[in-house]
Amino acid sequence: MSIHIGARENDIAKTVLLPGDPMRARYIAENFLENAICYNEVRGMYGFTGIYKGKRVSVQGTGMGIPSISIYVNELITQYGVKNLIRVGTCGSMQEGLNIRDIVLAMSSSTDSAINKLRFNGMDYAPTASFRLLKKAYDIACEKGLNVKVGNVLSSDTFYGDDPDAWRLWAKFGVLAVEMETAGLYTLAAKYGVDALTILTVSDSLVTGHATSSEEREKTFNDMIEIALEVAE
Ligand SMILES: O=P(O)(O)O[C@H]1O[C@H](CO)[C@@H](O)[C@H]1O
Ligand SMILES: O=c1cc[nH]c(=O)[nH]1
Repeated sequence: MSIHIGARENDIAKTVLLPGDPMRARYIAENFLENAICYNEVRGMYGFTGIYKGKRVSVQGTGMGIPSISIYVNELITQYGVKNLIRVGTCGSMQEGLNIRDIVLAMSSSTDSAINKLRFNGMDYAPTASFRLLKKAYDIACEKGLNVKVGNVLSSDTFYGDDPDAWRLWAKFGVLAVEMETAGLYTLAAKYGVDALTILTVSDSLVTGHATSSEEREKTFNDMIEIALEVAE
């Protein structure tokens, strides 16, 4: 058992899907995994392990933001030996033509968080996806005929920022979408020499103002989940 995950040593698979929402973790376990066992209920942050097409896979809620996902990722890697971490999250589109339900593969992550400024003594670090997982996910998405975009995302510390137009600067420099965890995930994966990838579904658009409901965010992003499960090793 670790401080935030109430699992025994071998309860968690080598590949873990990481939704921010613990209810999305339960949805994935109930609808995609065979023989799923719930290994964690600490803080209501559900974690499950089950079988997908013969592969043992886990899914662990992470909560929202870099501090929260960092706790789970640290414990999954250092205390449970997890090797592949695949975030399955939602994001807000910053680009015209990137629409609700489109899929984004985060090749890299910019951030307004100070976490890496502190870690690297004021210098900049470029959090980057595992090329192996990224290529595999891209190939699978193309085979499925899905509308997938690959590029830079913004991992923001704020969902409700003070300046409603702050996203426009990032958009001007080609950032595809905003979410809240990937910079932390990729940095920790690099630190520990494991593989990480973020797959996102557009839940709302900062460009058009279109948005999905919280129930849709929990339950209807199946294409992203299937890509992540196909990528799992
Ligand atoms: O849907 P999840 O995975 O939680 O991801 C996005 O949604 C949350 C904000 O609503 C943040 O965690 C953001 O990154
Ligand atoms: O706009 C959005 C949508 C999802 N997640 C975010 O962090 N921001």
